[in-house]
Amino acid sequence: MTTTTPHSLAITARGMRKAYGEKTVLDGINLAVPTGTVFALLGPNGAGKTTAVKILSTLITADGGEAKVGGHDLATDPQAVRATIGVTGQFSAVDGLITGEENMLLMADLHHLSRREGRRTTAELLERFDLTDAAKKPAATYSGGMKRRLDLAMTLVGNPRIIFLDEPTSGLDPRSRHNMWDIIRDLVTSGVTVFLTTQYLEEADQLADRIAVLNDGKIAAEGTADELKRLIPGGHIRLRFTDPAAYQAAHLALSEVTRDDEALSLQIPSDGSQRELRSLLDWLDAADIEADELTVHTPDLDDVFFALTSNTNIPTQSKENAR
Ligand SMILES: Nc1ncnc2c1ncn2[C@@H]1O[C@H](COP(=O)(O)OP(=O)(O)OP(=O)(O)O)[C@@H](O)[C@H]1O
Repeated sequence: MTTTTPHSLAITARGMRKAYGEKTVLDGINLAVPTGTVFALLGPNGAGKTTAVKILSTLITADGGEAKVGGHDLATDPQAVRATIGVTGQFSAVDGLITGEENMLLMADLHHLSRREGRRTTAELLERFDLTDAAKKPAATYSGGMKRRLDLAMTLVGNPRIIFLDEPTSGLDPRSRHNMWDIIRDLVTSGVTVFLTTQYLEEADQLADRIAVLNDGKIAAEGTADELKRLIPGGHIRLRFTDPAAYQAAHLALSEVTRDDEALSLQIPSDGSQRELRSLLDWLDAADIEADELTVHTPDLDDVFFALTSNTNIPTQSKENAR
């Protein structure tokens, strides 16, 4: 990597490698995360997501490659990296034996905040994360969602500009998950960069500006959710009829359709673009065929994830697109 990494990138990695014994977990991955955005690293169990987070947050060292976090080189200036980042996730810092407030004050001490400043920050963050009422209760009595919120609140005591969230909502119910998503969105609005790992595709779809899919030690694809969805086939237009005669007529006239005789519906492969939709509608008009329902289906991230991580022959992203 050159020394002229643009300041607009919060995290960069080139050729990041890590093996445990014979097992290569990360096989030379490249990352580029713009400042103030959410980047999601997706991958099946054991793909190496946590390993990547641990390397980027200086908890372990890579075997090879170069990376910068907040403009600081991981290998030569890990202290500066640590001063810039916050990490929460599977290795939670919450101590269950003491109260939420005590956990926060402990964190404030670790960050050398004055007593007064520590109390002020603690009260502010507990309020922001809806934990004021539970502040004096032992953290062990908190629900999963409350523990996650406390963990994140503790991370924010140090006012990090880059936050690593390792599976921030695993095990949370839908309401707590949405709550956490709102918190993450607020953080990003305030200029923080978020690097998150998740197994929930919807989470990546909802939150991430860019998504990378990790598989077999490599980034199988990287892009916005929409870019990834376009990578795989599966989009179609569905026409549903109530009149069997219209259904038959449409079927006879359209090539390359999948038919469902029971539902009287036809599936026509399509990228869902306005152009394709218009030409189908024009054709239906010209043939004087009226469908009772027309729906456009684009592949969702689940389709992308399964396609990219199933190790079958799926078109992987071209080198120009993949970073
Ligand atoms: N300290 C270690 N020693 C040996 N192998 C390890 C170690 N840490 C991780 N691994 C292995 O490296 C691989 C990647 O693990 P990692 O925890 O990074 O995956 P992950 O993508 O975060 O998975 P999950 O979604 O299940 O958390 C796994 O096969 C794991 O068993």
